[in-house]
Amino acid sequence: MTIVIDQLQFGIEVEEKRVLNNESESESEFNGGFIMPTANTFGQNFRDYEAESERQEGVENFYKINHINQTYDFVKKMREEYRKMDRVEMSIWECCELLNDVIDESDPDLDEPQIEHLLQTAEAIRKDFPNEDWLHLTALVHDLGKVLLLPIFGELPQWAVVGDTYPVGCAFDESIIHHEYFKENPDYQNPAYNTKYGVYRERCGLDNVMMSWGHDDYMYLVAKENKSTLPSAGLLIIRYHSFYALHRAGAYKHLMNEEDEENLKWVQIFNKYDLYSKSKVRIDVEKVKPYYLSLIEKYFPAKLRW
Ligand SMILES: O[C@H]1[C@H](O)[C@@H](O)[C@H](O)[C@@H](O)[C@H]1O
Ligand SMILES: [Fe+2]
Ligand SMILES: [Fe+2]
Repeated sequence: MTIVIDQLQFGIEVEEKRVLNNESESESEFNGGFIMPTANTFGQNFRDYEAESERQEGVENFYKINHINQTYDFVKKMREEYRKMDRVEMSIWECCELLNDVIDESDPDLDEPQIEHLLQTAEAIRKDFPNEDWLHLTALVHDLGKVLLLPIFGELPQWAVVGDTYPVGCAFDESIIHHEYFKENPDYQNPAYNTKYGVYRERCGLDNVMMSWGHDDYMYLVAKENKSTLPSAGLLIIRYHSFYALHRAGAYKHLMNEEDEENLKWVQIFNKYDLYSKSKVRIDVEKVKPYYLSLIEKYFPAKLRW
């Protein structure tokens, strides 16, 4: 199936080349040669949060703590604190290298250092969308915010950095993984925050919605504050790529405006590569590095404030 996505904003048309008609994890093929694997590294379906596996218990525990602690007040505080960008000065590539030391405890499909995941995603999407260089770079940087786990970035706990994201300040949707643990979140009982709209208005635009705090929103702020010239679809991929309740389950659409609706298509395209490229197949970093350095130079300043 070929879908034409018109992105008026950039005046380009993109053909979505993946096979869309099968949302199950069966073997489907991307035209560019990217095969959607049938199972993850641990022999399970992708994103199966109930399957018994060596990672299941840790992942569930992660979501429990995440759901209890991500409150509206917490997110507000973190956004204010981290948008100062007064911690470190470094380039995008230097940041990629820092991810050598980062493992994500929320992820049932991957236990490799995060730098592998960045390159696997970027190379997979590059194959199928060779002319969209901004998309390759977006893939490379989308998870860089996970450096928040490291001491120089405040060494935040995993629950405040990784995992799926969701709006705070309004009711938690039932499609969110391990929704049951929200019962212990103080906002769950707070009438200001536990209705369909909560503190928001209909179609207010996702940019006005506070998302649970983590690597997505942080990296989005870094890109914005450092005046990246990535197109808005790239920035939105960075901010919403973990927002599965929206891009997979279709929840919270009542908060989207027209621009969000346009960009959501890109977030959905990106998601397939983010998810299904996770594997043990290593990318030769030195081989692809010059290409990515040239993109970084095009869309980011040489040094960024973090
Ligand atoms: O566990 C993963 C991981 O933390 C990803 O980086 C994030 O984007 C996903 O949404 C999440 O499910
Ligand atoms: Fe992510
Ligand atoms: Fe990712």
